[in-house]
Amino acid sequence: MIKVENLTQIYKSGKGIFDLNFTIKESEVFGYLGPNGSGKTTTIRNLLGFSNATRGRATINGKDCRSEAASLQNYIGYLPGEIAFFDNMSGMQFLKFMGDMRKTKDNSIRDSLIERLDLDTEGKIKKMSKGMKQKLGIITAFMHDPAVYILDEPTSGLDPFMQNIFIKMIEEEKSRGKTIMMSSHIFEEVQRTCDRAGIIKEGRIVAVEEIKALNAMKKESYIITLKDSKDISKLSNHSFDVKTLSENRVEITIGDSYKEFFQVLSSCSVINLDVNQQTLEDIFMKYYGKDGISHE
Ligand SMILES: Nc1ncnc2c1ncn2[C@@H]1O[C@H](COP(=O)(O)OP(=O)(O)OP(=O)(O)O)[C@@H](O)[C@H]1O
Repeated sequence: MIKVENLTQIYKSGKGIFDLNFTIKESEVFGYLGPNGSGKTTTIRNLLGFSNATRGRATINGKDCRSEAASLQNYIGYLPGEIAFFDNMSGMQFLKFMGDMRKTKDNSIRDSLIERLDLDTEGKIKKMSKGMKQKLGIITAFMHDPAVYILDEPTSGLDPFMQNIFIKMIEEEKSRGKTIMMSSHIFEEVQRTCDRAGIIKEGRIVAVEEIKALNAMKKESYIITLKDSKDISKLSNHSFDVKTLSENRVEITIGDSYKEFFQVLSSCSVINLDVNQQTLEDIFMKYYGKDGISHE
């Protein structure tokens, strides 16, 4: 549905995006992760046809994002990272203006979203908080029932309750066959909603992975505090990965060797045992390292 081929945009500073290649299938939710300044917004602006790429191209449903941007407009629900609205309009005036531009006849989705996100649309936009503006942006992106969503940091400014509502909205749209690309800094959000994630660092894609595969890579480790530091050698004599944290504390990763682990453990004097579940972020960092090279 979304195809990015050798997409490159180099700013005068030399920064930008370089030879990006990835595809997003129909009805897939794709997370686009990367640190500040890594090129997420530059990529998204190219998908919306706002920028002239230095080379390469992007297409949505077979249409060129730059030359056929106008005909893609109603097909896409776009939430920008920084929302610039018409400050003097009220929320409802802005939503009506957007509806007129798109020639939307049925306002039922708009009205149910206002209710669901609990947004007061009567006040002027310039007096709205960051979270309220973000809600207004989400309603604008969703209200015309687009086939493709491109969302730049969608939960930024939302409180945890609203973040959960937003995640439910994404799940519902996915089940209706919509294609969704969302950029994020937040691994947990991507883990909860996305089928795959692409990681961009310094303008280059360093990884595209299935979230399921990454979840399967998650390992549990155990932090063990021992009464007698001599017991460390007992634990080290096995196939476990043992990291000494202090004189009498170790972190052990055991894979699936539970039986062996508990047998050895029963011969040690254990004062305390904590379970440490790796997060998706830990996996990415371990798997790709700071330099973006796979260390697997
Ligand atoms: N209009 C521009 N002119 C020159 N350089 C730019 C422009 N827009 C972005 N850049 C630079 O290109 C790089 C990528 O920026 P981009 O905004 O795409 O990153 P990002 O991943 O969206 O960051 P953030 O998470 O902070 O929003 C940065 O080094 C940024 O300074």
